[in-house]
Amino acid sequence: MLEALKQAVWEANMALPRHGLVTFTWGNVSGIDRENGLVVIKPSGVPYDRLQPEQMVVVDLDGRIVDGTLQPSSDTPTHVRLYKAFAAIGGIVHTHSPWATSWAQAGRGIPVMGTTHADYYYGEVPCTRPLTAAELNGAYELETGNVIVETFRTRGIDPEQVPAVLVHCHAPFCWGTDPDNAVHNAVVLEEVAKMALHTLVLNPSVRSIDGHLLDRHYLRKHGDSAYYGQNSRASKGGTLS
Ligand SMILES: O=C(CO)[C@@H](O)[C@H](O)COP(=O)(O)O
Repeated sequence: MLEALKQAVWEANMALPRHGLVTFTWGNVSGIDRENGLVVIKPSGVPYDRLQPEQMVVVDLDGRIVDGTLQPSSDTPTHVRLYKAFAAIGGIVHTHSPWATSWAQAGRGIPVMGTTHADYYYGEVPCTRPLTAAELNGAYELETGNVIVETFRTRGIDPEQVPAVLVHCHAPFCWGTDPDNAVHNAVVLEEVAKMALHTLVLNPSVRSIDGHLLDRHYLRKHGDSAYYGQNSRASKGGTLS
């Protein structure tokens, strides 16, 4: 069942080591079939160099296995929680990519320090609060999902405009319209995390870019574009204002 989604999720998982975002069995990617309320996710603990499309596990939105002989990722409750809370996302990536994980371990969100960040994330990539002892000793992965949702809801952040979060003392979760787009956002996050850290070394006084520059860059790629790509108004005989 869901063979096409299993293939897409497998390909997205295989892109993680290719982009240097994971080591050994760290991380995982999932995708959702919203019509049937089913999630396809990487099996737990399987090294990427041995991973096969048919090993992808299908779970329902309660995390119960619907198809598959292997156990699903240990992070499945986090993925399912995010799919339930963020209705527009179609794929989720969890990695331990070193630069973004460094910001998560420092308990700091990544400010918008440049236009590369602004092209993809419409503001700071937030870091969650620490989980409480009760949360850590309880359903840890579900509570990880809960604290991510809490972070976005209490701060009024649109998860479609900022498709990533840093889980305090853990690592990043990213998402997108599908598994491939989620991996794209995870690659960008790691680059942005590295640039931001180097920026602070070069100039510790840097904070965030001007709001107008943020708007110009983010909305150029995600709004009613007139200045970017081949589908912009400019390429259809429009005029660049
Ligand atoms: O965050 C963690 C461990 O800290 C997990 O993401 C592992 O890195 C991968 O777990 P599985 O998906 O193999 O269960």
